[in-house]
Amino acid sequence: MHFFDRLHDRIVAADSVVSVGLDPDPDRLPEAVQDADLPRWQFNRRIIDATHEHAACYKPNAAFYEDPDGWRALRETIAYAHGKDVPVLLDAKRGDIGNTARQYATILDEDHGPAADAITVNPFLGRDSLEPFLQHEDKGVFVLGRTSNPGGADLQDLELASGEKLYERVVHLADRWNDNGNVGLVVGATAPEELEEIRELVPDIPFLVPGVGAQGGDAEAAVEYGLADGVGLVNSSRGIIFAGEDSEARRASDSRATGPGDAAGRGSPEQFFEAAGQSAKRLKAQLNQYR
Ligand SMILES: O=C(O)c1cc(=O)[nH]c(=O)n1[C@@H]1O[C@H](COP(=O)(O)O)[C@@H](O)[C@H]1O
Repeated sequence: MHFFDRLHDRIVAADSVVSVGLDPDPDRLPEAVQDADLPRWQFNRRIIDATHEHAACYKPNAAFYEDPDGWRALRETIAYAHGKDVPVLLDAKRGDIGNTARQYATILDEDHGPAADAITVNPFLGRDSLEPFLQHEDKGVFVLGRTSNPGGADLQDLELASGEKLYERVVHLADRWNDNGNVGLVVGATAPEELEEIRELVPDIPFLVPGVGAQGGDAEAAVEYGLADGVGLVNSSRGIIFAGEDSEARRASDSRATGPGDAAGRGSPEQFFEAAGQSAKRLKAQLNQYR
C-alpha cells in the first residue's frame, strides 16, 4: 500500500494529523526507564502506549539512535508502533552521491527487520541522491523544503538568477520528482508565510510540518496549509514526549518530602507518560479545530 494511502487511513482512524516525534534525548529520560535494558526503547514503548490513540504517525529522529543500542531501540520502536497500527516516518534527512545514497536507502528495506514507512531527505545533492529513496514506491519521501530553524533562511531564502528563491526551486523539483506519487515536503510551522506560498505552488503534495510546540510555530497555519486533500502531518517532539518533566520534578521533590509513592499516587512515574498522552490529545484537539 502506498504511504499516503496508508497515512490517509490512519488520519481517518485516529481523527488526527499529529506526528509524535520520538527524540529520546538520553539526558532527559525519566528515572523510570533509566536503568532498563535499552532505555530509549522502554521510553518509546511507554510513550507509544500513552499516545497512540492520538497519533497519525511516529517520527523518530535518527540522530537519537545512531549507536548499536540505538539501532536496536529504533527497530523495536518501529515494530511496536506498527503493532498499534501507526505508521513510522524516519527523520534521517539523508542525501548523498548515488552509490552511498543506494546504501542509505536500504534502511527502508524490510530484509533486516521492521522498516520505517517514510523518510526525510535533504535535496542539496540533487535528483540522483534521492533516486534510491524515490524508487521505493510504497514509501513516503519527505524532501526538506523550508526548514523551521532560524538558519533555514541563510540558504533557502536566497534568490536565484531566475528570480525564484532557492526553496521555491526545491519545491518545483520535488513536484517533478513525484512520478511515483510518494513525495512529501517538509515545511516548518515557524515560517507560516512560506507555508502558505508553498501550498499555492504545489496544491497536491502533503507536508510534514514540524516546529509547533517547543519551537513555537503556528499551529493554525500548519493545518491550513500543511494538508493536501486532508493528508499531511504536524509534528511535535519535545512538547509531547517531555510534557511530563514537571511531574517528574514534582515526584523528586515529593519523594524527598514524604518518601516514594505517596498515597494519592501524586507524582508517580506513570504520570510522566500520562502527561505525554494528555499533551498529544491536546495537540490533536487544537489541530482538529482547523481541519
Ligand atoms: O525534518 C524534520 O522533521 C524537521 C525539519 C525542520 O525544518 N525542523 C524540525 O524541527 N525538524 C525535526 O522535527 C523535530 C522537532 O522537534 P521539537 O522541536 O522537539 O518539536 C526534530 O526531530 C527536528 O529535527
